[in-house]
Amino acid sequence: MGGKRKRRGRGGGGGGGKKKKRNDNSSYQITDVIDEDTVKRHAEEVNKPQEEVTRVAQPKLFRNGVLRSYQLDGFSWLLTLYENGINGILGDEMGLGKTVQFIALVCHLVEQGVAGPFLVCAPLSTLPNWLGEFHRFAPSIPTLLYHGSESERVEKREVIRRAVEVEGCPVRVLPVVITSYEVAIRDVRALQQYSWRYLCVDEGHRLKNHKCRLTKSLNTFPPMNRLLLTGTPLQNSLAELWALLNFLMPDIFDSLDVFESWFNVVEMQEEGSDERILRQEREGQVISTLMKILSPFFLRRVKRDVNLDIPPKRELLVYTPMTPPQLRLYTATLTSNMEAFVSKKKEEEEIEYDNKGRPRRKTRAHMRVKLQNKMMQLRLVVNHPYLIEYPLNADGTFRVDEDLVASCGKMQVLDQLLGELHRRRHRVLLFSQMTSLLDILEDYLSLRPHFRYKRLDGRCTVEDRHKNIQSFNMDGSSDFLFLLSTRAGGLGLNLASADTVIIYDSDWNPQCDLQAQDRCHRIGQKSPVLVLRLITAASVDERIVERAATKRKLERLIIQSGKFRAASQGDRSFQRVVDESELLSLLKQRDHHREHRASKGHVFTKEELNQLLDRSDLTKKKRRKKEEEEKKEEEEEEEEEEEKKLSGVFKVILEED
Ligand SMILES: Nc1ncnc2c1ncn2[C@@H]1O[C@H](COP(=O)(O)OP(=O)(O)OP(=O)(O)O)[C@@H](O)[C@H]1O
Repeated sequence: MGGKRKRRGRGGGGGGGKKKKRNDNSSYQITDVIDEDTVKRHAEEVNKPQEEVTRVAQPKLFRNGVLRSYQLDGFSWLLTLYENGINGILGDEMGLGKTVQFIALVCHLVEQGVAGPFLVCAPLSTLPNWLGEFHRFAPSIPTLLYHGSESERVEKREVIRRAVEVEGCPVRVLPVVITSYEVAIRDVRALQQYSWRYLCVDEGHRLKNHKCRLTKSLNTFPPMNRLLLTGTPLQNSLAELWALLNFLMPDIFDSLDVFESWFNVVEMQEEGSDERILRQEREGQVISTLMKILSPFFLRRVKRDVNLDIPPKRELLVYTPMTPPQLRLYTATLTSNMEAFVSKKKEEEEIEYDNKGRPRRKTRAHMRVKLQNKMMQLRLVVNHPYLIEYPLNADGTFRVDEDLVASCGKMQVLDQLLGELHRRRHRVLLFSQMTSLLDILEDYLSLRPHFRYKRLDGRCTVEDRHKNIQSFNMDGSSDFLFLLSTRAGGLGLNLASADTVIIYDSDWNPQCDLQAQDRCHRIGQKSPVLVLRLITAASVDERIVERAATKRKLERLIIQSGKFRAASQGDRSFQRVVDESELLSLLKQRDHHREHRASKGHVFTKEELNQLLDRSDLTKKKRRKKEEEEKKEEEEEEEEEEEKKLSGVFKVILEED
C-alpha cells in the first residue's frame, strides 16, 4: 500500500473535517475512507425531507422550453449544492437532459446577480451541441466558444472579461465559456487567471484517471464550484469513481488505497464472484455503505424512472461466422506464426512470370499492420481481413470489389442487415472502434451508392462534425447511415433521428457502447430502437463481450440500482440495506434481449432476418404501457374522488358529534 496522498485543499466542496488515522490494512473502518462528519453535514443539507425542500421555479431566462419535472428537481438539487458550496456529480442516464439542467442553473444564478464567468469543459465533438443548447434555451445568456488558432484564442481571452447587459439581471454578465479538454490543458496558464464562478466538466468520467493531464490542469485553477456531468460515472473500476470524487472533494476522498481496501474492488470484479459479493454485503454491507457515501454528492435518474415517453430500446447479439481466409489468419495468429504466414504468402504473390517465363516482382497486397500485439491482431482479423492486408490493383490502388464483402463474416451479415434496414426505411448509426475499419466501410459504401451516409471520427474538424450532424438530423435528410467511431462519436451527440444502432465491434469498456446506443435512444426519439451488436462467434469478440458484462455488474449494483434517483428528501432509501434478492436480480441482469445465429451458411435466411429485425412488439409494448398508465391514473382519480366523498362523510359525522 502506498503512503498517504498529500491533500491539495482545492475545490469548493472540501470539508476540512477531522481525519481519522489509519493503522494497518486489515483494520480499516469506513470512517477511514471519508470524514464522517463532513459527509453527514452534506447529507443533511442535500437530503432534507421533501416538505422542507422548496422546488425552485424554472428561471425566466430559460426560454423556448419547459423543464420536465425531474429536470426541475435536478436543477433545484444543483442549486442546493451550489448554495452549500458542495461539488457533485449529476449522473442522469444519457439523454435525460443534463445539459439543460445546468443551463437552468446558470440562468438562475445570473438572475440572482452571479455575474460569472462560467467555464464548461467538454469533449470537442459536443461543443457545437453546447452552444446550440445555450442559444436555444437561454438566448440572452452570453456564450463564448473558446477554441480555434492561437491568435484567435488570444483575442477571445479579452472577450472573457467583457461583461454585457442582460435584460432583467441586476448585474452585467460575463460569458459562459465553452471549451474542449485539449484547449483547457493547452491554455491552462491563461485560463487560471480568471475568477471562474463555476466549472462544469461534461462527460466528467474523462477525469477517471486522477493522474491525467486534464485533472492536473483543472486542479491548478483557483477554487470554485465544480460539477461533473456524466451518464456513466462508473466505467471500469471503483478506482475510477474514486478519482472523480477526489477531483470534487479532495479533502474527503484523499486516499485511493484506503478506499479500495475497504471496498475490495478486485474481488468484486472477478468472474463468478456473485456469491462473494452477496457474502460481503451480508457481512459488511459494502454496497450499501458505498451508496450512503455517494448519496449527498450524486444524483442519478434513469429513463424508466422518469416517464420520458420514448419508445423502448432492445439489444440483440448477432453472431457471425469467420470466412476461410479469416480462419486461416486467425489460426496463424493464435499459433504465433502470423508474420511467417503473411510474408510467405506475400512472397508467393510478389513473384510473377512474364510471357517469356521470366520471374517478375509485383506487390499485390498492402500490409497494414505492424504485427506486434496478438490480441489486437485477432481483433483486426475478425473485424476485417483487409485490416491485415488489403489487396491492390495493378496500378497500386486498393482493390475495392465484392471480395471486400465476401472475405469477411461480419461484412456479409452487415451487408444483409443494411439492405433490409434500408428497404424498411430505418436509419442507422454504425459504430466501430477503429477508424481504419471506418475507411473500409467507406470503401464498401462506394459499392452500395444508394446507401447515403455521413461520417464522424476523431479526425473531423469541429465545423465538419457540426455540419454532418445537422445534415443527418435535418427533416427529409436522404442519409441512411452515420459512420461513427465509438470514442469520438459516442459522446454527447444527439442523433435521435436514427432508430437503429449497429455496434460493429464491442469496446472493452461497456460504458462506451452504452454511450453509443444512447445517441439515438433519448428525448426526441419517436420509434423503438434496435441495437445490433455484431460478434464473431468463437473468437476474441466473445471474450470482449463477456469481460464487458462482468464490468457492468459492479456498475449495475452501485449506480443502476436506482437508489440515487430522488433529488432531495429521505426517499433515498439508504436506511434500507440493499436486500439480497435485489442484489441477486441485479447480478443476474443481462443487457441483451436475444441472441441470433444464422442457422445455415454465413448469412440469415429471410425468415431469420424478419425475426431479427422485427420490432412490432416494442411498439405494442409502448402502447400497452401507455394504456396501463392511463388506467392507473384513472384509478387514482377515482380513489381520490372516493376519499373526498368519504372525508365529506366523516366531516358531517364529526360536525354532528
Ligand atoms: N425540457 C426539455 N425540453 C425540450 N427538449 C429537451 C428538454 N430536455 C432535454 N431536451 C433535449 O433532449 C436531448 C437530450 O438532452 P442532453 O443532450 O442534455 O442529454 P444528456 O443527459 O446531456 O445526454 P448525454 O449524457 O448523452 O450527453 C437534447 O436534444 C435536448 O435538447
